[in-house]
Amino acid sequence: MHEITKDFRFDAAHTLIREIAAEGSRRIHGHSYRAQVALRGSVDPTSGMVADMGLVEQLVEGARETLDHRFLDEINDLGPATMENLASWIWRKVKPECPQLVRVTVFRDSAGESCSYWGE
Ligand SMILES: Nc1nc2c(c(=O)[nH]1)N=C([C@H](O)[C@H](O)COP(=O)(O)OP(=O)(O)OP(=O)(O)O)CN2
Ligand SMILES: [Zn+2]
Repeated sequence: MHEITKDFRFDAAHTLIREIAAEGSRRIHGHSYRAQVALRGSVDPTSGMVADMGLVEQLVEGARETLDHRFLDEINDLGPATMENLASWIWRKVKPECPQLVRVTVFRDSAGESCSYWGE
């Protein structure tokens, strides 16, 4: 069993209702995000690959396009735009086309933060 990963980046704005730093979080502000999808599987003896990275890139492009340079509060099926909800949202977009998906991680590198989702 091998695991391969692919990162993609997006910049987006949001608001957040929270107890700590409440006022600043409620105002529209932005973050640079990095997301990583991980696929597990056996290596195909002919291709030498778990899955072609070109295919993985195509699979995540739709999600990236929907998130990049957007106001995340306007994405109906996201909920509060936390890293947690972004990770499960990306999962829901990619998993149907990619059964080998085992994890989605969303990073906010500038803050040293991340959240991983492995499905339910
Ligand atoms: N469990 C989570 N906690 C928090 C999340 C989250 O996604 N999951 N997100 C936030 C906010 O996005 C908030 O805006 C972060 O604010 P703060 O911690 O004050 O950090 P900065 O705005 O300074 O972050 P920079 O990325 O460095 O601008 C809070 N909690
Ligand atoms: Zn924020």
